[in-house]
Amino acid sequence: MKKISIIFGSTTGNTERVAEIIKDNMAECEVTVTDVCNAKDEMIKSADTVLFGASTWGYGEIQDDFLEYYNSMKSELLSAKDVAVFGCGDSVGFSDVYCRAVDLIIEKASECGANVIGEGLKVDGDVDDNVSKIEAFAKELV
Ligand SMILES: Cc1cc2nc3c(=O)[nH]c(=O)nc-3n(C[C@H](O)[C@H](O)[C@H](O)COP(=O)(O)O)c2cc1C
Repeated sequence: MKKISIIFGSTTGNTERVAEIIKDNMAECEVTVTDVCNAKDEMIKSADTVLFGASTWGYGEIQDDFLEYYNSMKSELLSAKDVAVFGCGDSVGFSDVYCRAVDLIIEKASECGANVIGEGLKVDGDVDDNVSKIEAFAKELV
């Protein structure tokens, strides 16, 4: 059974909700969802595919909890690992830096030698309006 580890940073719960919807759409995989504050190296080591999720705050900045993790991301752990990235943002209020956290994490994971899958999932505004997009993202990864 394919092992998937989802690690998210979320301030108001939107990215957490996306993580749960992804999990619910990965039937026949062993999926764990972990707040980045509780992330352990073992969660990466033991997974076939790792999903990182973070919202964007400030002006194009990575969500606070995830930022700390981002700064510690290293190739020893991520080299050759299959990684996909998702996150929430607001394209109306922040068109120039919409979901920039997703782009930054993809860039960092690539620098660490990860095999980044796809362009990342950007969830705009209300999570409820994006459920089918989230489901499609999840199903493509299994
Ligand atoms: C003060 C503030 C700053 C924000 N900055 C950005 C931003 O730079 N880019 C973006 O795409 N969304 C931005 N957003 C929108 C949030 O990313 C969005 O509300 C998201 O759903 C929050 O997800 P979370 O609950 O998982 O933290 C901002 C929202 C607030 C309130």
